[in-house]
Amino acid sequence: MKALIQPTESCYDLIADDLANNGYCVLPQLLPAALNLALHRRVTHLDEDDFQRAGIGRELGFQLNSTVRRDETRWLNPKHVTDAAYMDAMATFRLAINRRLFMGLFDYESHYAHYAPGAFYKKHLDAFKGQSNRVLSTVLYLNPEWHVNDGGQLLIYAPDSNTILQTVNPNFGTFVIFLSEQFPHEVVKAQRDRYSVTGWFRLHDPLQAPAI
Ligand SMILES: O=C(O)CCC(=O)C(=O)O
Ligand SMILES: [Fe+2]
Repeated sequence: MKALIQPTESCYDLIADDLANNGYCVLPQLLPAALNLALHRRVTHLDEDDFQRAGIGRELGFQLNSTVRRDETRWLNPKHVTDAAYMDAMATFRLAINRRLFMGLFDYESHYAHYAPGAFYKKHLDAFKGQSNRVLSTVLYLNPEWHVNDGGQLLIYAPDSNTILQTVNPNFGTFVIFLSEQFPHEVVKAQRDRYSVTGWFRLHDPLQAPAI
């Protein structure tokens, strides 16, 4: 499917301003409703077997640690029409931000996430300086009719502190963007199934084989 209405240039201007001034940005809506609906349909119809218990670290450092996080994830599949439409929208986003902020964002990786009731993700950073090429994190929430007492809020902390800058309810269509190395964040325990797409824009890693 092709996304019906892409975000406007002035919408990207606002996002770029927010990122330049604050390092993060919370949008109640970014992508076309039809794309959000298709993603919601897809994530809620994925089989339990399609999901993997999420771990911490990548490759050799990968470990399961259920005291830190209890969500399940599944990488998007570029061959699936809905996943491809989302990746397309993120490619447009990447170019729009590069044009405005010269961040040199090179590519994007993303997965669906499911937090079953009781699942959480303790305070963490998505990237450590010099150890990762992830620079900008994104989260798209896919939960119709989320209520405050359903829990599952994303807490965004000020860099190097315990001050909460923003509490985000994982409402359907809400899109969050933040600098991966700067903002510690956590997911409060969810009281019902919570669905999202999480992704990371990355810098080019010369040690990694070129994408084919
Ligand atoms: O789902 C969220 O609100 C954040 C998820 C997250 O922090 C992560 O997957 O690294
Ligand atoms: Fe995170």
